[in-house]
Amino acid sequence: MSLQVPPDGSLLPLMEEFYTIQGEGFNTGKAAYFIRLGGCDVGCHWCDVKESWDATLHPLTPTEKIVENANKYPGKAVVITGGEPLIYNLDPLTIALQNKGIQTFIETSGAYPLSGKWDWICLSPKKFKSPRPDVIAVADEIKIIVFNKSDFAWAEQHAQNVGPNCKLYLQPEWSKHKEMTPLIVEYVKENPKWEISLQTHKYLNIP
Ligand SMILES: C[S@@+](CC[C@H](N)C(=O)[O-])C[C@H]1O[C@@H](n2cnc3c(N)ncnc32)[C@H](O)[C@@H]1O
Ligand SMILES: Nc1nc2[nH]cc(C(=O)O)c2c(=O)[nH]1
Ligand code: SF4
Ligand SMILES: [Mg+2]
Repeated sequence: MSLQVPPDGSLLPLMEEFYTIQGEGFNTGKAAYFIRLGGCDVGCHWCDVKESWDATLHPLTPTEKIVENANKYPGKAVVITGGEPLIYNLDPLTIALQNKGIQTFIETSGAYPLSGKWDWICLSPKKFKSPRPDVIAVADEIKIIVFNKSDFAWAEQHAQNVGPNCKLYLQPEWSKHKEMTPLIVEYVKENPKWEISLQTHKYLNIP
């Protein structure tokens, strides 16, 4: 990567930030401020934010400024996503948010080492770049994207490695949701340790 992001986490490549409703997973329905960091090399062919991949397109932004922006809203939770946010040192950002009484949630593929202090870790493992064991061990939820039938068996492999309190979600890949959602519904009925996660913001037409 040619972009020079300082390793101390004082500047981060910010693609966008917006106040909305968490659409997916355990925290679905909660008001949250989204912080989307640019940069990802995992390469999911169905990724719904490919514009995030090239970190050099997104301005290096002072972490203090991001915290100040997040603190303007009544919802006291942030979702840090991307791109792949764990490419960066998220200690300063998350510590400053928590010091302001803001809960910190992350969306990650787990392909990079864990940094940051987290109230909720959503791990969405990918075939294209495996999650690291240190992230799997501390995940509060795993959210498997179901693109085809073979992803159910793949999901079960991941479920064996998570901690005992980790929530298990199956989420249809968006372009295949009409086909995959009925299969997920049947799978969850037969295997109730899993729950279905839908990208509710897409049905609601909100960011
Ligand atoms: C865009 S990713 C960014 C965070 C991180 N790189 C990751 O993959 O977890 C945010 C969430 O959206 C999911 N996602 C991305 N593209 C999707 C799609 N086409 N359909 C359903 N979920 C998708 C990811 O698996 C992840 O849970
Ligand atoms: N509303 C809403 N909820 C989300 N949950 C995870 C998202 C993401 O792109 O990481 C996302 C998103 O982009 N919008
Ligand atoms: S890891 Fe996340 S941001 Fe990266 S390509 Fe996959 S879904 Fe997109
Ligand atoms: Mg999204």
